[in-house]
Amino acid sequence: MTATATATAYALELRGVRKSFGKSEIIRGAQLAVQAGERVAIIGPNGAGKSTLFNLISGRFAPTVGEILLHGRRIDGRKPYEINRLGLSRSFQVSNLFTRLSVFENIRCAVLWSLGHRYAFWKFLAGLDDANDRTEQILEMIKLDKRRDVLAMNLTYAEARALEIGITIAGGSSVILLDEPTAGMSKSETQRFIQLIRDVTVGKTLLTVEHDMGVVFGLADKIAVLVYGEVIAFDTPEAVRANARVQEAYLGSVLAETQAQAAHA
Ligand SMILES: Nc1ncnc2c1ncn2[C@@H]1O[C@H](COP(=O)(O)OP(=O)(O)OP(=O)(O)O)[C@@H](O)[C@H]1O
Repeated sequence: MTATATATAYALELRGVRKSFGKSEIIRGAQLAVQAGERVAIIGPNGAGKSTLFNLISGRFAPTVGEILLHGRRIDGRKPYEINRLGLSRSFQVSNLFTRLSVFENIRCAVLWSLGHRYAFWKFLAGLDDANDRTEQILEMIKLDKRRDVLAMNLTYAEARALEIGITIAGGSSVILLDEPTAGMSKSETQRFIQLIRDVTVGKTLLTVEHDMGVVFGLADKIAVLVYGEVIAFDTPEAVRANARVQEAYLGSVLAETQAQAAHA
């Protein structure tokens, strides 16, 4: 593994990535090259390997075969915190909040972590202006500045998800991974949340795993379609929608379902 970055680097690149669990190969030669600043939605049927792909990129699992590069630097096999330090941050489907801390404290924890400090030095660091300023900025970005003193456990569902996004972006990572950020939200909450995600990821590279086609088409510059552990298409939303192989493998049935639901509504 080399630590040096190559000159013409993508923000994130997967080269022939494979991952097996026991005898089952779940990711089967996945290729992806994401430009800096692109917003990419990863879609695909249940069990296609989307979460596994996120786990590989963020370091929870090491690939069985293949390379993953962040800004041209190999990250496959590195630990999640190392990858985070190199500029990649992910959120989780399952809540990752400190429920007994306030909104402000949750964000400040993440900011302090990104500054390289240990939580044990908290009180000592409480007066640090830079951490507090950064925390304030993030609270405004995620529109929770008026809820700063509320304990995380007392937030509404949508607010808790906004706080998770705030924690994810707190360290200033340039590549952000969001796992189903709008799952469980109402239609109107989802619409607001798409805008919030757009706002907080300006200038960043975003990868999101998403089932909701409204979110996919509202958010993504490009869509990666994962089927049986392979990226079968990676293109603009319009091109992916028109792609016959995607229609056949996945999108045809999903769009038909969405239209049927709309007709019944
Ligand atoms: N740690 C693991 N050990 C064994 N098998 C696993 C592990 N993690 C995932 N799998 C298997 O890998 C396959 C892909 O799972 P994964 O969660 O990545 O799919 P997904 O596309 O995210 O699905 P969904 O859309 O339902 O969330 C599944 O068959 C799952 O059981």
